[in-house]
Amino acid sequence: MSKQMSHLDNIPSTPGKFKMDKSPYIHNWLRWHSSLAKLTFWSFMFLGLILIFFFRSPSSNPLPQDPSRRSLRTYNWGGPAWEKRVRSSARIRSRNGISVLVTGAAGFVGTHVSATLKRRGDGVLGLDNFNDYYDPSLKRARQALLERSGVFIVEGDINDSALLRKLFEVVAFTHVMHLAAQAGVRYAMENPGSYVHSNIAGFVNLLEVCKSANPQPAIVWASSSSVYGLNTKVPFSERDRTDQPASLYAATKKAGEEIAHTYNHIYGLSLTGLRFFTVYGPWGRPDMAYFFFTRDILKGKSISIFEAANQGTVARDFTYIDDIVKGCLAALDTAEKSTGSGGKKKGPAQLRVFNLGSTSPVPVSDLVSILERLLKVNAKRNIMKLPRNGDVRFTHANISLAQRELGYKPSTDLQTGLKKFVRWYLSYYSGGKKAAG
Ligand SMILES: O=C(O)[C@H]1O[C@H](OP(=O)(O)OP(=O)(O)OC[C@H]2O[C@@H](n3ccc(=O)[nH]c3=O)[C@H](O)[C@@H]2O)[C@H](O)[C@@H](O)[C@H]1O
Repeated sequence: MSKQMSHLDNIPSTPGKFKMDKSPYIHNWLRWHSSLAKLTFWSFMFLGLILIFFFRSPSSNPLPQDPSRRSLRTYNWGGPAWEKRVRSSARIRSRNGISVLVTGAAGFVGTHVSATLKRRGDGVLGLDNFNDYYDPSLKRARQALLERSGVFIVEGDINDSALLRKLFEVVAFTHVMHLAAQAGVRYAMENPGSYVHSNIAGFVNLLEVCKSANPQPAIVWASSSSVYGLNTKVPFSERDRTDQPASLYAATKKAGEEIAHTYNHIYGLSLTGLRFFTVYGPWGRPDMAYFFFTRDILKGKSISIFEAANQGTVARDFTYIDDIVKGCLAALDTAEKSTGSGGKKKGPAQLRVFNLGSTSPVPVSDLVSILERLLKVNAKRNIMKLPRNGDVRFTHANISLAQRELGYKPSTDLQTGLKKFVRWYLSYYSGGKKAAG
């Protein structure tokens, strides 16, 4: 052991009791040691400040806590490899095929529509912001499913004009299937801003890019049965009034219909709005009643079943996903071309709205009874008065217009559709995945 080492051994561990050594060697060492300590200290302080700044910046935080800011994430896109994937995904592989940009492709309806289009040889490119309104791992699982069938989902937001313009630069889409939206009726009371951001600002942004694209695509997009609001005339027909929305969600969808009219009128965009009636099925949305009722019944948790005044039933025209997909494809296939070019209208263009429902409303309590039979578990029912939360008492679609113009003919009843949903649910969540809320 060297002399130098023995000096070090003599340094007491308690700083207050430290006695200066007269040795010049140890003196120099101590000076060096204290500057090193200072340098380390300030480096850590500096690093700490950078980290604080980094994590407070909304654009760099992958999952911001404030839900209204979810889509302020930054996404990576661009580059030759990325463009190659975009092109390959959107390539048409059948005669008379179409190339479709599907927004909200990792969503429930978006996944089913994308997969079906791809299967029949159309070019499909997905776009999704993968927000955390509900369990994003379900969206990732849907993405994996689509990837296996050759559909690439670009990660990005419909509010990102530069990204949308880039997509139209790389691919001359013939159609846009616009399904990206902030869904859910009741959540609008919690986070109204997200509805304005996606359903209004995002939609306008998409239409702006579409109107300037050459060629302009034809657009089919998701409106909602909720636009009928407090309408009491049944079944709901497209000619009925839609000026009494009961929720902000409904109001933003209704606004979308008016905005569609404007872009059709000024720029010659071909626009078809589809009023979906409570869509359910495998790979569905965990925020919807049939989905979380299933989860809670299996967990033995009680479920709230809403009832109207005087024990009146609350009912929905539940529509199975495969029927909705058929309606979406028929709308795409019958959409006429947009008429504008260079951002200017050249002639009148198609403007349509269709109900896509099943035409057989079922009381929510009956939905629960079907689930009980399929799950072989009795639900703990908590019957409560319909809260003032944006929900309407009933929905019932008149589908004669869609029947005539689209050949739309729903064929799955609630019992059959829920059976398929339950089978999927049990197999999906038995694979170690937890049923997230
Ligand atoms: O057609 C649409 O355009 C909309 O359909 C869907 O909305 P809704 O028809 O309201 O479906 P959903 O929430 O499943 O409630 C179903 C029933 O359960 C009742 N309900 C609900 C919750 C509860 O705790 N108890 C209860 O009884 C409730 O009162 C209701 O009667 C989509 O979510 C929406 O995004 C939009 O697409």
